[in-house]
Amino acid sequence: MVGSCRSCGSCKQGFENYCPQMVLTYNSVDGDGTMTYGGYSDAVVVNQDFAVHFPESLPLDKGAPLLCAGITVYSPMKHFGLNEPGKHLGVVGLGGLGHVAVKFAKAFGMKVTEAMERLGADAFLVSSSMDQILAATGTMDGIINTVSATHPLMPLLILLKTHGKMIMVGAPEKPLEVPAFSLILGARLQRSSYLHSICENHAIGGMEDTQEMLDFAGKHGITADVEVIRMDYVNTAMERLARNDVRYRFVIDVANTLTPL
Ligand SMILES: NC(=O)C1=CN([C@@H]2O[C@H](COP(=O)(O)OP(=O)(O)OC[C@H]3O[C@@H](n4cnc5c(N)ncnc54)[C@H](OP(=O)(O)O)[C@@H]3O)[C@@H](O)[C@H]2O)C=CC1
Ligand SMILES: O=C/C=C/c1ccc(O)c(O)c1
Repeated sequence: MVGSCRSCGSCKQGFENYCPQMVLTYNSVDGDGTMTYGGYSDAVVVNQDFAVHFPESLPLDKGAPLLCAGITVYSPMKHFGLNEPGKHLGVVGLGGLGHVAVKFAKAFGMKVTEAMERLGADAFLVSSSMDQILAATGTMDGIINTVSATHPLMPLLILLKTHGKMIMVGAPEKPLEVPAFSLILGARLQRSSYLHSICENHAIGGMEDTQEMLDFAGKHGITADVEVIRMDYVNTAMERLARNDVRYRFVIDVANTLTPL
């Protein structure tokens, strides 16, 4: 983000991301009525309260996605207590957000279950396999749900321990359905922790958390897996994005694009 009112309750508590006047870095209306264009801008002037120090140890290309994907998973992990060594975290959706969630969780010393062992998780679970879901029922302290499409929540909720939390950071376009009757019935599903868990949602993170996340990433060598492209590749990149053909972020090398061919 590049702006907020800086005087409301959310801002005063370091949650500028929940300020009603929050201005997103891109595709947002700024205080002067102009649009924000983020990295596509010719030049950016930003209030010092919304500037962060980028650690020297982080490469710019692999570090840049942390300013969205990184903070969006780091902040809820911190605020919902899902950053404690030994706790078991499930990461659902192994895309731009999910793959850095796995890296942060491992750096926190957590046990992680996800869908790609290459990233260093401890276990692998196919959420469409009911046998695997049942075998892992009640084992997780928390789940970071990054899935971008509508999907069934019940198979994920039953993975949680009592009072476990599933944090929704994914933003499917269509509404998610919550089968309330099956939440109410059934010994395990009666517990309000499940009902509570589905109410937890999170959007990006505040400025203090963003700086803390970058410093943590710099210290632990956490970066995103990226494919660096030139600006003139962007249409092809969009086609590949639509086919989900990138692991996990395209980063446009603007400076290199601006040099003569
Ligand atoms: N809360 C916030 O502040 C923010 C939210 N977001 C939102 O988070 C979501 C994830 O973003 P990002 O990681 O960049 O997206 P990606 O496209 O990189 O990853 C999405 C993930 O969702 C999985 N997925 C898609 N459809 C399904 C499905 N039907 N069932 C199970 N898994 C599925 C994909 O799996 P596969 O690879 O197997 O297809 C992929 O792992 C988006 O909705 C985005 O808008 C993003 C930034 C900030
Ligand atoms: O409140 C901030 C939301 C940010 C956000 C949500 C979804 C998405 O795909 C983003 O890139 C950012």
